[in-house]
Amino acid sequence: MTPAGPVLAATGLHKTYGPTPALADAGLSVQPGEIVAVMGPSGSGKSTLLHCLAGIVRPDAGSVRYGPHELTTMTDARRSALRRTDFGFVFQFGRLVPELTCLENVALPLRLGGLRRRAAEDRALEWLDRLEAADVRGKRPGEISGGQGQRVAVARALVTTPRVVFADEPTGALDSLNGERVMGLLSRAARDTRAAVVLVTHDARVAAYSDREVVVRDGRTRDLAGVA
Ligand SMILES: Nc1ncnc2c1ncn2[C@@H]1O[C@H](COP(=O)(O)OP(=O)(O)OP(=O)(O)O)[C@@H](O)[C@H]1O
Repeated sequence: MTPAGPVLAATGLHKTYGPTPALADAGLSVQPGEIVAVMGPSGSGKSTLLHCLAGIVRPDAGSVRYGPHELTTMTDARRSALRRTDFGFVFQFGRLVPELTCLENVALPLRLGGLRRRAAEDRALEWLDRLEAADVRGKRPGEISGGQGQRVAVARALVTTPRVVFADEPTGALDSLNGERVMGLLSRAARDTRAAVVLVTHDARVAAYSDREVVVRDGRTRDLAGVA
């Protein structure tokens, strides 16, 4: 069988914020279905790398290839559209829409993609169920726990069956038990759907769910020996 090649491949990334260098020749490749943990000290450039890979931040130099697409030269409108259809996002604090119920939150990306309400909510409920959060479907984010909120956020990130999920400290605000539960469910769901995951974390227990660890130090990436 021919190897499919990376779903995402970044090389030679440089990014400076005013006088502050955030990335200095960083790179990262991710295979379909692979979970890569990005680790490193505070301020080393992990989030900037994730934002460049996801097409949120445009690097000053370097390349980010997503399949046949070069993200760094794409228009903002095309990158936004691609993010909505092909990428999923999980942040440290769920960033759910407070006015919507959990079910409506998970259905939202499908609704924005044009799916009718009933079909979107049916699929959203399946994903809440997979994330063991169906019981909070009628509640608003202010009425649920942090762990429940992150499971809802993972359901929302995966409901569109993205090719790549970007997770920035997804368990950073949770205790270790809830963190492990979220990571167990996220990694299982990603493997089931063959989504690649780029996971920024400080926590070795979280990184243990990955196939490979990459360390960022002073804006440079270094691969640790992984399973691959
Ligand atoms: N929007 C911004 N404006 C100015 N400087 C920024 C911005 N974003 C990041 N930086 C700077 O770029 C460097 C890398 O930041 P980044 O957030 O990527 O690091 P990080 O490894 O994710 O840190 P942490 O683990 O603390 O979240 C830091 O020096 C940071 O202060």
